[in-house]
Amino acid sequence: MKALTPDTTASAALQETGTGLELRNITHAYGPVTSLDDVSLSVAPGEVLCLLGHSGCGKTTLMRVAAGVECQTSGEVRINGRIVAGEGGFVPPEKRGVGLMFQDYALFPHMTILKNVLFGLKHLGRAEAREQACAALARVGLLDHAEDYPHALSGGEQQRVALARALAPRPGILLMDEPFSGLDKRLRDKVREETLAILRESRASCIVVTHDPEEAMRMGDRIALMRKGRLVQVGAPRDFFENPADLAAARFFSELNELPGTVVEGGVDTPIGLFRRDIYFGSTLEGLGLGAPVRVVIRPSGLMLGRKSGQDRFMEITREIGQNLGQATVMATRFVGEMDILTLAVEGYDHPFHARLAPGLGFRSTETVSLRPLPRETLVFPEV
Ligand SMILES: Nc1ncnc2c1ncn2[C@@H]1O[C@H](COP(=O)(O)OP(=O)(O)OP(=O)(O)O)[C@@H](O)[C@H]1O
Repeated sequence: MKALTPDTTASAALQETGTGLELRNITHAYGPVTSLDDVSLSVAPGEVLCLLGHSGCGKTTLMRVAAGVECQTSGEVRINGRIVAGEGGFVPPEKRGVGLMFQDYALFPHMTILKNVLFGLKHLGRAEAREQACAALARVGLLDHAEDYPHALSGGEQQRVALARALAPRPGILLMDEPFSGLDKRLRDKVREETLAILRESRASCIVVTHDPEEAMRMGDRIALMRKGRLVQVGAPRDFFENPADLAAARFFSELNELPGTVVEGGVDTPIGLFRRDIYFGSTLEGLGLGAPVRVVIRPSGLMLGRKSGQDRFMEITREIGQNLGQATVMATRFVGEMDILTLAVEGYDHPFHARLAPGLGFRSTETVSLRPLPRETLVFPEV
């Protein structure tokens, strides 16, 4: 429904300041396979941009082009306003001032932590290199481990050493490809938070590649979503939640309950009833003629349930919001800590729905409930 979002925000910042990383109309192919198709993206100093997309969509290739280890077939790369790859010339990777922290960028096992960090500082004199390496290790809280070998450190600590190594030369641009992929969830959350604080301090323009939408939401000032070598949407995390560019983008960010529908005078007709235009869709139905096939999607967190009796608190909270649309039978309830996940058999529709509710509301299997989708968690897209 929404037009593709050009990357205007950071571009504007770049034009004003002439600093940061800018990728203009980058196209790249591996033989007959087009891996990047006219990608334009920019990252301002101090900004963290998360590059998100399914496996094989071109994320790593874009980072490699930015770093200079891969050459685009057309388009240009600029750093601080200067062309580093394109018609105006080519600056080799080591002269671009780009720090890399790639998935497979493991530490050298036979070198101490300090020597690992010193590795990227060969261009400096001994004393200066040591000072800078120690400062980088202190920043990630590992100066005490300078003389240890990597095997003596935990996975999270090793990751922080890799970050120190990437940051030690004080790069203006930092490219991180799945930097937390080897860590379990708890450690990942911790290292990610620490990394983010360090990135803020460094003021580098930073791209972080991930295929995890939650990670992108947590880390990115902006997110760039890629699909099949193209940029689908660039924007703040909230934009992706409120205005995903298309159905696939919405599906990427959360599980959805989906309903086929048809645009009619008053809204959208679906197997569970009429979603009123004024309550649910506002202007988003503009441009879709009467009779147009659409897909209505409801996030599980936005599907409220009502009991038949009007006495309980839950109904009171939601009475003013949305419409009651259809009925369902609770098939299963699953307690997952901070929420309950309910599976629902919807009357008149043969696909089960899921609802995520605050725990303790006491819905039981076989109970009949009314369905009340919240407008802010209900979206509509043209059927493709
Ligand atoms: N060296 C190569 N030779 C040929 N094709 C390649 C090569 N590297 C990548 N490709 C192809 O280019 C496309 C983009 O790959 P890329 O590694 O950039 O994707 P990605 O989004 O980083 O994937 P992942 O998340 O799995 O790392 C894919 O179709 C991939 O198969």
